[in-house]
Amino acid sequence: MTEMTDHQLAAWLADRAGDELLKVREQGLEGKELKDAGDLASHNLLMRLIPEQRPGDAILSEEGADDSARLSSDRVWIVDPLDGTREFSEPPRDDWAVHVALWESGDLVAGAVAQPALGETFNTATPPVVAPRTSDRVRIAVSRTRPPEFVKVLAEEIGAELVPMGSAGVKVMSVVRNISDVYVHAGGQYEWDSAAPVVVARAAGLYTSRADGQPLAYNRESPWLPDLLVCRPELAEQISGFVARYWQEN
Ligand SMILES: Nc1ncnc2c1ncn2[C@@H]1O[C@H](COP(=O)(O)O)[C@@H](OP(=O)(O)O)[C@H]1O
Ligand SMILES: [Mg+2]
Repeated sequence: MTEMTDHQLAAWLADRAGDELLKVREQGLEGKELKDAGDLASHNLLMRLIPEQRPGDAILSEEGADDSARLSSDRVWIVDPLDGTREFSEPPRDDWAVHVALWESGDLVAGAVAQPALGETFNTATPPVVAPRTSDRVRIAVSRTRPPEFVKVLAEEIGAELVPMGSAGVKVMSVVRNISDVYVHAGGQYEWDSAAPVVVARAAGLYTSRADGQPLAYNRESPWLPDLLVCRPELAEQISGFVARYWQEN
Protein backbone atom coordinates (compact mmCIF):
# COMPACT_ATOMS: atom_id res chain seq x y z
CA MET A 1 0.00 0.00 0.00
CA THR A 2 1.37 3.45 -0.84
CA GLU A 3 1.72 5.76 2.12
CA MET A 4 -1.02 8.33 2.65
CA THR A 5 -0.12 11.93 1.86
CA ASP A 6 -0.26 14.39 4.76
CA HIS A 7 -3.58 15.69 3.37
CA GLN A 8 -5.06 12.18 3.29
CA LEU A 9 -3.68 11.38 6.72
CA ALA A 10 -5.28 14.50 8.26
CA ALA A 11 -8.67 13.45 6.86
CA TRP A 12 -8.22 9.83 7.96
CA LEU A 13 -7.26 10.89 11.51
CA ALA A 14 -10.21 13.27 11.84
CA ASP A 15 -12.55 10.54 10.52
CA ARG A 16 -11.25 7.93 12.95
CA ALA A 17 -11.57 10.29 15.92
CA GLY A 18 -15.05 11.29 14.74
CA ASP A 19 -16.16 7.63 14.67
CA GLU A 20 -14.81 7.20 18.19
CA LEU A 21 -16.78 10.24 19.38
CA LEU A 22 -20.01 8.94 17.83
CA LYS A 23 -19.53 5.71 19.79
CA VAL A 24 -18.92 7.60 23.03
CA ARG A 25 -22.12 9.54 22.43
CA GLU A 26 -24.05 6.24 22.41
CA GLN A 27 -22.84 5.15 25.85
CA GLY A 28 -25.68 6.81 27.77
CA LEU A 29 -23.48 9.39 29.55
CA GLU A 30 -24.63 12.96 30.17
CA GLY A 31 -23.25 16.41 30.92
CA LYS A 32 -19.69 16.65 32.22
CA GLU A 33 -19.22 12.89 32.10
CA LEU A 34 -20.04 12.85 28.42
CA LYS A 35 -17.77 15.83 27.70
CA ASP A 36 -14.84 14.30 29.57
CA ALA A 37 -15.32 10.86 28.02
CA GLY A 38 -15.41 12.40 24.52
CA ASP A 39 -12.36 14.62 25.06
CA LEU A 40 -10.35 11.72 26.47
CA ALA A 41 -11.32 9.05 23.92
CA SER A 42 -10.58 11.27 20.92
CA HIS A 43 -7.38 12.61 22.46
CA ASN A 44 -6.08 9.12 23.29
CA LEU A 45 -6.81 7.84 19.80
CA LEU A 46 -5.04 10.76 18.07
CA MET A 47 -2.07 10.57 20.43
CA ARG A 48 -1.66 6.91 19.46
CA LEU A 49 -2.29 7.22 15.71
CA ILE A 50 -0.19 10.30 14.92
CA PRO A 51 3.11 8.93 16.28
CA GLU A 52 2.34 5.57 14.62
CA GLN A 53 1.80 7.20 11.23
CA ARG A 54 4.39 10.00 11.46
CA PRO A 55 7.05 9.10 14.03
CA GLY A 56 9.20 12.12 14.83
CA ASP A 57 6.54 14.77 14.21
CA ALA A 58 5.62 16.97 17.18
CA ILE A 59 2.08 17.55 18.47
CA LEU A 60 0.30 20.59 19.87
CA SER A 61 -3.05 19.57 21.32
CA GLU A 62 -5.79 21.03 23.46
CA GLU A 63 -5.80 18.08 25.83
CA GLY A 64 -2.23 18.29 27.12
CA ALA A 65 0.50 16.50 25.17
CA ASP A 66 2.01 19.91 24.49
CA ASP A 67 5.53 19.00 23.90
CA SER A 68 8.10 21.83 23.92
CA ALA A 69 9.99 19.95 21.16
CA ARG A 70 7.41 21.46 18.81
CA LEU A 71 9.18 24.85 19.01
CA SER A 72 12.28 23.46 17.29
CA SER A 73 10.42 20.98 15.07
CA ASP A 74 9.81 21.46 11.32
CA ARG A 75 6.56 19.49 11.47
CA VAL A 76 3.87 19.94 14.11
CA TRP A 77 0.36 18.45 14.19
CA ILE A 78 -2.02 20.97 15.75
CA VAL A 79 -5.12 19.10 16.94
CA ASP A 80 -8.33 19.73 18.83
CA PRO A 81 -9.75 16.25 19.57
CA LEU A 82 -13.20 17.72 20.30
CA ASP A 83 -14.12 21.29 19.41
CA GLY A 84 -17.55 22.34 20.63
CA THR A 85 -17.42 20.09 23.68
CA ARG A 86 -20.50 21.77 25.09
CA GLU A 87 -22.57 20.99 21.99
CA PHE A 88 -21.20 17.43 21.84
CA SER A 89 -22.77 16.90 25.27
CA GLU A 90 -26.18 18.08 24.04
CA PRO A 91 -27.42 15.37 21.62
CA PRO A 92 -28.75 15.52 18.96
CA ARG A 93 -26.84 18.77 18.26
CA ASP A 94 -24.44 18.38 15.33
CA ASP A 95 -22.29 21.51 15.86
CA TRP A 96 -19.13 19.88 17.18
CA ALA A 97 -16.00 18.81 15.34
CA VAL A 98 -12.58 17.17 15.28
CA HIS A 99 -9.65 19.34 14.10
CA VAL A 100 -6.41 17.96 12.67
CA ALA A 101 -3.88 20.33 11.05
CA LEU A 102 -0.25 20.03 10.01
CA TRP A 103 2.12 22.99 10.36
CA GLU A 104 5.38 22.71 8.45
CA SER A 105 8.33 25.12 8.36
CA GLY A 106 6.34 28.25 9.19
CA ASP A 107 2.82 27.70 7.92
CA LEU A 108 -0.21 25.42 7.92
CA VAL A 109 0.04 22.97 5.01
CA ALA A 110 -2.69 20.33 5.45
CA GLY A 111 -5.71 19.65 7.58
CA ALA A 112 -9.18 18.31 8.11
CA VAL A 113 -12.30 19.23 10.08
CA ALA A 114 -14.68 16.33 10.74
CA GLN A 115 -18.30 17.00 11.61
CA PRO A 116 -19.13 13.43 12.62
CA ALA A 117 -22.81 14.06 13.39
CA LEU A 118 -23.21 15.31 9.79
CA GLY A 119 -21.14 12.48 8.34
CA GLU A 120 -18.80 15.03 6.69
CA THR A 121 -15.05 15.55 6.82
CA PHE A 122 -13.84 18.70 5.11
CA ASN A 123 -10.20 18.44 4.15
CA THR A 124 -7.30 19.71 2.06
CA ALA A 125 -6.94 16.39 0.16
CA THR A 126 -10.13 17.16 -1.75
CA PRO A 127 -10.67 20.87 -1.02
CA PRO A 128 -14.32 21.89 -0.68
CA VAL A 129 -15.87 24.10 -3.34
CA VAL A 130 -17.75 27.11 -1.95
CA ALA A 131 -21.11 27.66 -3.63
CA PRO A 132 -21.91 31.14 -4.93
CA ARG A 133 -23.61 33.46 -2.45
CA THR A 134 -27.34 32.93 -2.15
CA SER A 135 -28.30 35.65 0.32
CA ASP A 136 -28.17 39.44 -0.15
CA ARG A 137 -27.89 39.97 3.57
CA VAL A 138 -24.50 39.07 5.04
CA ARG A 139 -24.77 36.15 7.51
CA ILE A 140 -22.25 36.23 10.35
CA ALA A 141 -21.57 32.99 12.27
CA VAL A 142 -20.87 33.69 15.95
CA SER A 143 -20.33 31.76 19.16
CA ARG A 144 -23.56 30.70 20.88
CA THR A 145 -22.04 31.45 24.26
CA ARG A 146 -19.13 33.90 23.78
CA PRO A 147 -19.72 36.21 20.79
CA PRO A 148 -17.30 39.16 20.36
CA GLU A 149 -18.55 42.33 22.06
CA PHE A 150 -18.48 44.31 18.81
CA VAL A 151 -20.55 41.89 16.77
CA LYS A 152 -23.94 43.52 17.30
CA VAL A 153 -22.53 46.92 16.30
CA LEU A 154 -20.93 45.32 13.23
CA ALA A 155 -24.17 43.58 12.24
CA GLU A 156 -26.12 46.83 12.54
CA GLU A 157 -23.54 48.80 10.58
CA ILE A 158 -23.54 46.42 7.60
CA GLY A 159 -27.13 45.18 7.92
CA ALA A 160 -26.05 41.63 8.66
CA GLU A 161 -27.81 38.76 10.38
CA LEU A 162 -26.17 36.78 13.22
CA VAL A 163 -26.14 32.99 13.05
CA PRO A 164 -25.14 31.53 16.45
CA MET A 165 -23.68 28.03 16.63
CA GLY A 166 -21.12 26.03 18.61
CA SER A 167 -17.54 25.07 17.65
CA ALA A 168 -15.00 27.20 15.81
CA GLY A 169 -14.55 24.46 13.20
CA VAL A 170 -18.28 24.26 12.56
CA LYS A 171 -18.50 28.04 12.17
CA VAL A 172 -15.64 28.11 9.67
CA MET A 173 -17.21 25.19 7.77
CA SER A 174 -20.53 27.09 7.79
CA VAL A 175 -18.81 29.67 5.55
CA VAL A 176 -17.50 26.83 3.35
CA ARG A 177 -21.04 25.33 3.22
CA ASN A 178 -22.78 28.64 2.38
CA ILE A 179 -24.72 28.61 5.65
CA SER A 180 -22.94 31.84 6.58
CA ASP A 181 -20.65 34.32 4.79
CA VAL A 182 -18.40 35.36 7.69
CA TYR A 183 -17.08 33.94 10.96
CA VAL A 184 -15.57 36.53 13.22
CA HIS A 185 -14.34 35.81 16.74
CA ALA A 186 -12.53 37.79 19.44
CA GLY A 187 -11.95 37.58 23.17
CA GLY A 188 -10.20 34.24 23.40
CA GLN A 189 -9.21 31.08 21.55
CA TYR A 190 -6.18 28.85 21.08
CA GLU A 191 -4.24 27.73 18.00
CA TRP A 192 -6.00 24.34 17.97
CA ASP A 193 -9.41 25.99 17.74
CA SER A 194 -8.58 27.59 14.38
CA ALA A 195 -5.60 25.81 12.74
CA ALA A 196 -7.45 22.99 10.93
CA PRO A 197 -10.51 25.12 10.02
CA VAL A 198 -8.21 27.84 8.63
CA VAL A 199 -6.14 25.53 6.41
CA VAL A 200 -9.32 23.92 5.03
CA ALA A 201 -10.91 27.36 4.46
CA ARG A 202 -7.79 28.56 2.61
CA ALA A 203 -7.86 25.47 0.39
CA ALA A 204 -11.48 26.36 -0.44
CA GLY A 205 -10.39 29.87 -1.50
CA LEU A 206 -11.74 31.72 1.54
CA TYR A 207 -10.03 34.67 3.26
CA THR A 208 -8.43 34.07 6.69
CA SER A 209 -6.72 36.49 9.11
CA ARG A 210 -6.81 37.85 12.64
CA ALA A 211 -10.06 39.75 13.22
CA ASP A 212 -8.45 43.09 12.30
CA GLY A 213 -6.77 41.79 9.14
CA GLN A 214 -3.34 41.01 10.63
CA PRO A 215 -1.80 37.71 9.49
CA LEU A 216 -2.35 34.52 11.48
CA ALA A 217 0.72 32.71 12.85
CA TYR A 218 0.85 29.18 14.28
CA ASN A 219 3.21 27.07 16.39
CA ARG A 220 4.13 30.10 18.50
CA GLU A 221 5.50 29.71 22.00
CA SER A 222 2.13 30.67 23.48
CA PRO A 223 -0.77 28.87 21.76
CA TRP A 224 -3.14 31.76 22.67
CA LEU A 225 -4.63 33.13 19.42
CA PRO A 226 -7.67 35.03 20.64
CA ASP A 227 -9.34 36.31 17.49
CA LEU A 228 -10.07 35.18 13.95
CA LEU A 229 -11.76 36.23 10.71
CA VAL A 230 -12.79 33.78 7.97
CA CYS A 231 -15.01 35.04 5.16
CA ARG A 232 -15.75 35.23 1.49
CA PRO A 233 -12.84 37.24 0.00
CA GLU A 234 -15.06 40.11 -1.15
CA LEU A 235 -16.14 40.84 2.45
CA ALA A 236 -12.65 40.82 4.00
CA GLU A 237 -11.80 44.52 3.74
CA GLN A 238 -15.13 45.69 5.11
CA ILE A 239 -15.13 43.37 8.13
CA SER A 240 -11.43 43.61 9.07
CA GLY A 241 -11.60 47.39 8.58
CA PHE A 242 -14.53 47.61 10.97
CA VAL A 243 -12.71 45.57 13.64
CA ALA A 244 -9.45 47.53 13.28
CA ARG A 245 -11.39 50.81 13.71
CA TYR A 246 -13.45 49.46 16.58
CA TRP A 247 -10.32 48.36 18.44
CA GLN A 248 -8.66 51.73 17.88
CA GLU A 249 -11.67 53.61 19.18
CA ASN A 250 -12.67 51.37 22.11
N1 LIG B 1 -13.15 33.50 25.24
C1 LIG B 1 -12.63 32.31 25.00
N2 LIG B 1 -11.54 31.87 25.65
C2 LIG B 1 -11.00 30.67 25.39
N3 LIG B 1 -11.48 29.80 24.46
C3 LIG B 1 -12.56 30.19 23.77
C4 LIG B 1 -13.21 31.46 24.01
N4 LIG B 1 -14.27 31.55 23.17
C5 LIG B 1 -14.28 30.40 22.46
N5 LIG B 1 -13.28 29.58 22.81
C6 LIG B 1 -13.00 28.23 22.30
O1 LIG B 1 -13.29 28.18 20.90
C7 LIG B 1 -14.04 27.00 20.59
C8 LIG B 1 -15.36 27.44 19.97
O2 LIG B 1 -16.11 28.15 20.93
P1 LIG B 1 -17.61 28.57 20.63
O3 LIG B 1 -18.37 27.31 20.43
O4 LIG B 1 -18.05 29.37 21.83
O5 LIG B 1 -17.55 29.40 19.40
C9 LIG B 1 -14.26 26.23 21.89
O6 LIG B 1 -13.34 25.15 21.92
P2 LIG B 1 -13.61 23.76 22.76
O7 LIG B 1 -15.02 23.38 22.60
O8 LIG B 1 -12.63 22.84 22.11
O9 LIG B 1 -13.23 24.11 24.18
C10 LIG B 1 -13.96 27.27 22.96
O10 LIG B 1 -13.35 26.74 24.11
MG1 LIG C 1 -11.70 23.90 20.63
